[in-house]
Amino acid sequence: MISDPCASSLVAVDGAAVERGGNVLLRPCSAVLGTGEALVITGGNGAGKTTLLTLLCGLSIPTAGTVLIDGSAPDERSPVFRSTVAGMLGLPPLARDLTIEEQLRLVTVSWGAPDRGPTGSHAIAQGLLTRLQIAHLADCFPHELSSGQLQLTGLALTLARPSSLLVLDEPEQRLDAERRGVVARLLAELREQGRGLVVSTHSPQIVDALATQVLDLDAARP
Ligand SMILES: Nc1ncnc2c1ncn2[C@@H]1O[C@H](COP(=O)(O)OP(=O)(O)OP(=O)(O)O)[C@@H](O)[C@H]1O
Repeated sequence: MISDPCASSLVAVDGAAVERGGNVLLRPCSAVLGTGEALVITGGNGAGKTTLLTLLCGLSIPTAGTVLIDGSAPDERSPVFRSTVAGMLGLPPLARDLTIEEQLRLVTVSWGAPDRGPTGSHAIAQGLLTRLQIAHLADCFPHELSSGQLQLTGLALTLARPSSLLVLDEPEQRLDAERRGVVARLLAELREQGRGLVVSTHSPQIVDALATQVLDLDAARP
């Protein structure tokens, strides 16, 4: 018997498309991704990048074709799906009265990390803040941060929880060239450690640092 490679893939997108009210949001596209690989999605404004990522996160369903994560259709209510996929599509909501470190620790503890120790919430939070070069902001409230610092905080919150697949919509948003490099290097390191990544971007820096495959949605436009 010949096994279907898509069924055992971390991500399998087969002719997925989205239409709404007669408008095309996403033209049919296909991709297969394994662990330790990074699919980078490119295309101009309105090409359908965010729409494709919403399918992968289980936030909407394709009107044609299929999307499978670890062999199953995305289901945002499924505990297995939720522990597989960590997505950042826009800034995550932040509590006004918690510091940046407290928000990170809340996420890590919710996902089962102990409070202390080398794998504890304090160590995870400090490690991410240091890697993203915002450790000096640990005791700040969200309203005390710049938009780029908020973007880095959102990325830290997304990376703070366990996942096999990271889905990130334009992680370079609001970041200067130096911080784009910091983020690109961290994401490449996570890929090398075996994480799967699907990342949309307008940044050649992120494409070059990260991509094992590129899906150009402009190529599907007429
Ligand atoms: N809720 C919606 N209802 C109808 N059309 C929508 C909706 N959301 C997005 N669209 C349309 O779908 C198309 C794809 O949008 P999408 O946000 O996926 O593009 P994108 O590639 O992420 O663009 P950008 O680079 O500007 O972020 C656009 O033409 C947009 O106008």
